[in-house]
Amino acid sequence: MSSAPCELILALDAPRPADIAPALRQLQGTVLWAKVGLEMFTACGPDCVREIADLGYRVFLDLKLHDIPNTVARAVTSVASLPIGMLTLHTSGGREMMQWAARARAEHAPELLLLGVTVLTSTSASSLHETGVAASPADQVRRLGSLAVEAGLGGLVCSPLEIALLRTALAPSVTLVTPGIRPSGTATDDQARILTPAQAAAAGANFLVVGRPIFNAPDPVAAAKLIAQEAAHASSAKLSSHAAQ
Ligand SMILES: O=C(O)c1cc(=O)[nH]c(=O)n1[C@@H]1O[C@H](COP(=O)(O)O)[C@@H](O)[C@H]1O
Repeated sequence: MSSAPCELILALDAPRPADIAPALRQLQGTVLWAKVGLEMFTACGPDCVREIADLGYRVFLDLKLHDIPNTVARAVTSVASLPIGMLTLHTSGGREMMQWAARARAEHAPELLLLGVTVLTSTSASSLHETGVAASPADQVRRLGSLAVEAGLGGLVCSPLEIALLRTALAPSVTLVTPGIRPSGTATDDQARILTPAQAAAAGANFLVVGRPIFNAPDPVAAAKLIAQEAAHASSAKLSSHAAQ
């Protein structure tokens, strides 16, 4: 497994950076990564990405691309000029779509980490079955994760419940990013497959993506620092126990 401690990614689920400006300013330097998702990107586009990068954050652009191979490859090429470090696409788009995306990345953005979204953390076993998938979420994540890595993606987005199985199934170099993080006592919201920050980090996640438990907290800066510390401690404890064996 990776020897770096697990890190926090702030999910900036707001229309504009200005809407969360105090927290963004106060967390500069403490949290390194921020995720621009569909809400912010559809409201203010590439300018928001530049604005967040100018604040000193490394940007994870979460567009969850899912289309025919040519369209996805061209979208990867389009965002290659932006200051981003990670980009998402849906693994359910299939092998060819992911291969085209991986080739576009190699040609236009070799430093960019392409992350394949497996089964969304809001999807329960019954809602997965309703879509015609007979497999359990865990089996479907294993299948899609292996396909994504074979197709040339460098990392995956999965629920914390599948981190341990992916760590066993895949090479240690594969980056595992997990949303569906809920500190004990916080609201589940629309998430279905969740664990606490410490549990996800101990399972071997590289990055935790957290939004509402931070931005809906009475003190978002304190909440983010607590989650980041909890994750870093749990992953350091795991790394030291591995080193001692
Ligand atoms: O790709 C993602 O980041 C993602 C994948 C997934 O399966 N589940 C998931 O919640 N996310 C994102 O992670 C964030 C989670 O936000 P909170 O539930 O508020 O912590 C949101 O921005 C989601 O878009």
